[in-house]
Amino acid sequence: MGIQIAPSILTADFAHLADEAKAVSDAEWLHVDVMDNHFVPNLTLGMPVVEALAKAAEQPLDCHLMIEDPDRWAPGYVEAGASSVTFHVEACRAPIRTAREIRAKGARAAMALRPATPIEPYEDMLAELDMVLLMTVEPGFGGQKFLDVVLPKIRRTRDLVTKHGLDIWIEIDGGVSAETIERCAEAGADVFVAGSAVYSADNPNEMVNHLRTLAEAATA
Ligand SMILES: O=C(CO)[C@@H](O)[C@H](O)COP(=O)(O)O
Ligand SMILES: [Fe+2]
Repeated sequence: MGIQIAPSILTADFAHLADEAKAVSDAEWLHVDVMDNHFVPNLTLGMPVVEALAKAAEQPLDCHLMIEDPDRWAPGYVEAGASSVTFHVEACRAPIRTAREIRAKGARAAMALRPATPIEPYEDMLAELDMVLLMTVEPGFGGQKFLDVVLPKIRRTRDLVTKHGLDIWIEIDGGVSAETIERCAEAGADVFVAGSAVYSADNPNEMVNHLRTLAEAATA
């Protein structure tokens, strides 16, 4: 398991998603933010767009569901072509069942936590997951300021993963940039979502590689 960069297409040009995926061809994943205007106060895209993007993009899709009732919808995103499906634990009624359904359909199952949601109540759930996503902004919008108050939770999550001898990713999402990525990597994160930092760069692919180099150096 090495450092992985997942550019978020939330800040890309939605009229040219296939081209925007190509613009970050060096990235390991493509992060797709699904928002329903209920779990978060924003509306983005859903299954038909994920299906189209899965065909058009070379990178595997990392779908971050910011929706109510993920228990009902998450397995459908695997069928739509997502390689990784993340549900918010705050919205999920049966996280173990949902994680098992995602995995049974062949995708990576991940659980997301808002900045103020603690990891400790979910310690026993970690073995059911391939990844934990820790939000470092309140979910809903790209371009927000990184919340460094989450850094101790990244460390505690890494400690729990180590304690249980698990082989799971810790993904950080929100405000990740060249200024903040090293602190997250030092704290134990290994998958980094970056939206505005990548898509506002003159050369998005160069920024992807720069971010990976910074994270690798911070953990060397
Ligand atoms: O899930 C979300 C926002 O809710 C993210 O994936 C953002 O899209 C990341 O954007 P930046 O904070 O990197 O601009
Ligand atoms: Fe996201």
